[in-house]
Amino acid sequence: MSALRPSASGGFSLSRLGLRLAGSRRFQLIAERIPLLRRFGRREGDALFDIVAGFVHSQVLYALVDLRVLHMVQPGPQTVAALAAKAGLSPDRMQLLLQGGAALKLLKRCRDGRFDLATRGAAFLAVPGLEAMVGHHHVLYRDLSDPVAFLKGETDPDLARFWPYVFGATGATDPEVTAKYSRLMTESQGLVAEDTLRLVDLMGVRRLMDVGGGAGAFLGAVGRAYPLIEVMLFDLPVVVAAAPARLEAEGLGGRFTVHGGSFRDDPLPKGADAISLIRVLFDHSDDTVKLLLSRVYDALPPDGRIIIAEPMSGGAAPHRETDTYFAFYTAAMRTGRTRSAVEIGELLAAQGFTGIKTFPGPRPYVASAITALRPSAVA
Ligand SMILES: CC(C)=CCC/C(C)=C/CC/C(C)=C/C=C/C(C)=C/C=C/C=C(C)/C=C/C=C(C)/C=C/C=C(C)/C=C/CC(C)(C)O
Ligand SMILES: C[S@@+](CC[C@H](N)C(=O)[O-])C[C@H]1O[C@@H](n2cnc3c(N)ncnc32)[C@H](O)[C@@H]1O
Repeated sequence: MSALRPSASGGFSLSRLGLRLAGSRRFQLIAERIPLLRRFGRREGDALFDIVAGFVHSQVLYALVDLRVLHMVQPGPQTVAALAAKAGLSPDRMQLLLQGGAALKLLKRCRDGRFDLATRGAAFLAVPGLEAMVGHHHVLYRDLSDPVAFLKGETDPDLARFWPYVFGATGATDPEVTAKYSRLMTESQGLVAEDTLRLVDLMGVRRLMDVGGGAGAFLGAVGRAYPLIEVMLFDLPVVVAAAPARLEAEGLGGRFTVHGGSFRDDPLPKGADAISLIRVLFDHSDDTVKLLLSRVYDALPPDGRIIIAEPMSGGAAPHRETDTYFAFYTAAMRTGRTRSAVEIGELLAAQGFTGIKTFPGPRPYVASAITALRPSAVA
């Protein structure tokens, strides 16, 4: 056993010694007096405090978004009084919010006491879909307000109702809910397509079918990157209704077909030599994912390729963003699960896929990718 790992018996190992020292208040006090250890201790303290305070940071961001404060300072620095009047807060409370926003470097406090947009705030506003994502976080926040009850399965998470489409075609009949959902997904698709197409080379693919492809935003990006590729879009009928106009506008005229259906109830159309599932698996239970993967397998020709991209758990090396935010988010949707690349690979292998390759994403909270092949026909 490695000296850097806890020994199963709890006996001596370097890491156990480290735990004992870090967990001793006496050692913490001694460390304060030794420069190198003090730096290490302070860093751990800061990191701990960040975890302790994370939910307040998120609420500061939420209030800035909800009150549109970042937009208000976009044209230039504003006084606290002016911002308070615009947002309907007392000057004291606006000062509290602005000071918090500046501490998180979303805003900048000017020497004269006014507040301006900071680089991070400007970047936040420019990330497609991020503002809208944060705008619905009150639902997740409510669901996690008693995390122990949530983990015990004693709560009735609202997020599950927020995205009713996930529970199948029957849930997706309200066009207003569908439109809102599709808009959010379409907006946030920009970064996902960017990273997926950086990770996975589609050279040689003749026709790509995007299953659960929403209004066609990913296929739009594919069409721009690969001007000769033909595309097929498959999603619930109510979701794909708006897709033809979008795909035409994306310059895919004459190169696309759109198919409404449910992968729970219907086989997938054939004709594509590659099938993508972008941010689809993590919405669903293992049973639904197995059914979906088997349908993808059946729809692909021999040597056909499956491409999966979504935020993935770090698995054996738990990942800060995906094993907290996405894991809890998808759990609050009840049917969802943020799986690791290894878990997804096992599900693929169980369906008969081979040549499984994983591509860790540069921004794991945007997407990592996995590809695999339906094996060649046996001669
Ligand atoms: C010269 C001077 C003075 C300054 C230079 C400054 C400079 C160059 C700064 C750099 C600025 C820069 C380029 C910043 C770029 C920042 C970027 C690109 C940031 C991107 C951040 C993206 C984030 C935080 C993405 C978050 C995504 C989220 C939260 C997605 C959530 C998705 C969900 C919940 C999906 C749910 C689907 C469901 C419902 C489960 O099915
Ligand atoms: C999280 S969204 C991802 C959309 C898009 N791929 C993206 O990354 O922006 C999941 C998509 O799966 C679709 N979906 C859910 N259940 C489905 C089903 N049973 N059959 C077909 N599509 C389904 C939803 O309508 C939605 O468009």
